[in-house]
Amino acid sequence: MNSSVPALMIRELSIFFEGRPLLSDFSLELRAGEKVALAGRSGAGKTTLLRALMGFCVPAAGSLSVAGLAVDAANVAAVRQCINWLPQQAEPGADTVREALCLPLEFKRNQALAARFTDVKLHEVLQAVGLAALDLAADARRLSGGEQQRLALARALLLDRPVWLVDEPTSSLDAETKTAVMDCILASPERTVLAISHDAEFLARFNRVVRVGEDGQHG
Ligand SMILES: Nc1ncnc2c1ncn2[C@@H]1O[C@H](COP(=O)(O)OP(=O)(O)OP(=O)(O)O)[C@@H](O)[C@H]1O
Repeated sequence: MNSSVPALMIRELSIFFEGRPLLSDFSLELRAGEKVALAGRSGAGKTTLLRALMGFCVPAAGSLSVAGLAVDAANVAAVRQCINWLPQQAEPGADTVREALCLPLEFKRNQALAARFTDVKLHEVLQAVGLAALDLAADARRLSGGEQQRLALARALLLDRPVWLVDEPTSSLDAETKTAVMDCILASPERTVLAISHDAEFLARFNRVVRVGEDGQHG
């Protein structure tokens, strides 16, 4: 990614749901490699902000860009190719752990990455997220919520896209696993991370914490 182009740009964004304003005139810019956390009360619109960056909700006003690409109908596929999205409730989307990890290869545009998805690599990313004991043939849908979230994190490590949008990745984890997950997300200096969290220990590791839904909400 060209480091002179902001990795993420949100400019004077307003979003309404059912006639009610949720976000109003919100602006935020992240340089490539920057790690920024979104905090603020429940229902303030943090998840909606991440969804807007992926083109899942259309703003009433303002503009968004990812890696220099405007988030609009023409660019939305290219925008999503730049992003690793880690939702709060991550569905495996497949029956086995191996299939869940290899799911991106079902999309034609990811097939050039097939060489990354060797068994050795799959074990390596599972180990990185604290799931070393997991069998690749195990039933992915039987994993706990926290394990499914870490499986999604392992898949993100394989894809290794430049921008990560992460929604509460540490909420259901024990202390040791939490450290492993935080390290995985924040390890790469090149990676741009915008993460939602209420966890003080996690927030302390970001370059900036931006509060959403309060006065002075501009990044
Ligand atoms: N598609 C939608 N239609 C109508 N309302 C919506 C829609 N998506 C989100 N909302 C509402 O917008 C508000 C903000 O939701 P959002 O999930 O962005 O909040 P949040 O700040 O991430 O909250 P939390 O910290 O609890 O996850 C909520 O009241 C939610 O019900």
